[in-house]
Amino acid sequence: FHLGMFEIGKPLGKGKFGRVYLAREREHKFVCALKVLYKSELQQNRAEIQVRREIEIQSNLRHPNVLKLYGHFHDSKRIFLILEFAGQGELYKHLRKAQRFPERKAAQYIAQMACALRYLHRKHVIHRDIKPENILVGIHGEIKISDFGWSVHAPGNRRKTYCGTLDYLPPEMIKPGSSDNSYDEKVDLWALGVLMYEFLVGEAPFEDSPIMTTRRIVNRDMTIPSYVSAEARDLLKKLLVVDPRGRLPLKKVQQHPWVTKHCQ
Ligand SMILES: CC(C)CCNC(=O)Cn1cc(-c2ccc3c(-c4nc5ccccc5[nH]4)n[nH]c3c2)cn1
Repeated sequence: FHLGMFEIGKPLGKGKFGRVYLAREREHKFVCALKVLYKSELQQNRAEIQVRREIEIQSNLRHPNVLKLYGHFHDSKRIFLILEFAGQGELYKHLRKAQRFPERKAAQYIAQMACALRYLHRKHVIHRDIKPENILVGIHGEIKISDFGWSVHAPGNRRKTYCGTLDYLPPEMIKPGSSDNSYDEKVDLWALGVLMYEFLVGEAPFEDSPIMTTRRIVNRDMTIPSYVSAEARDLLKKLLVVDPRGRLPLKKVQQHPWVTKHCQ
């Protein structure tokens, strides 16, 4: 590999570290998203290990709803990631533009997320950072989970403090001083519930504040607007359960009436 083999196009956005460009590989005219990470920046943030782990995790994943990492290469200063190009870009931009999604579209997205998460969990990968900002949309409108920056091989334990919005974190990951800081794949079920709420309502159910966080722990009822259908309400209540063991398993999510009614 060397950069010469790629024609670099417009910037596609800024990831956590580095920038992403539309790129086309010269020989086969293969279009991709080329992400450039600076080694110096990774060193400053002590992120090399994490990036190496992300590369390791994402290189072995093959699923239509998971963004592919085709390969990577580096020169003295930079690491280059050859990522799948998602033809319709970032999901959160679609969500902001639409304010909230119709239930049919939300149900199709949740079904695809459940499918992707079942695949990840079978490979003992917990994503841990499911939110609209980490989801892209393919050319046929299908969604693709990207950015495995916080994924771990299950069971994980909370070593580092989490930097980012708390909106999607389940109670077991934020309960202050909880002795066993181990958790498992069920953290992604909570996040799936928060994602579903945000698709239907246009904002997260528990805003990012300590009081709301404690309310989340005691599970004071979040407010679900009246325009949300009874079936959607039912599924939300079965995912946003404080006790991880009480959350609806992904197989049951795919079989839930709200999902089956709108899919296939
Ligand atoms: C360490 C390594 C394994 C991390 C791999 N994961 C990432 O780098 C996460 N990431 C993906 C991207 C990204 C951003 C944008 C796109 C796009 C894309 N398509 C677009 C279409 C229209 C407008 C904007 C678009 N961005 N396709 N693929 C992308 C990939 C940015 N960061």
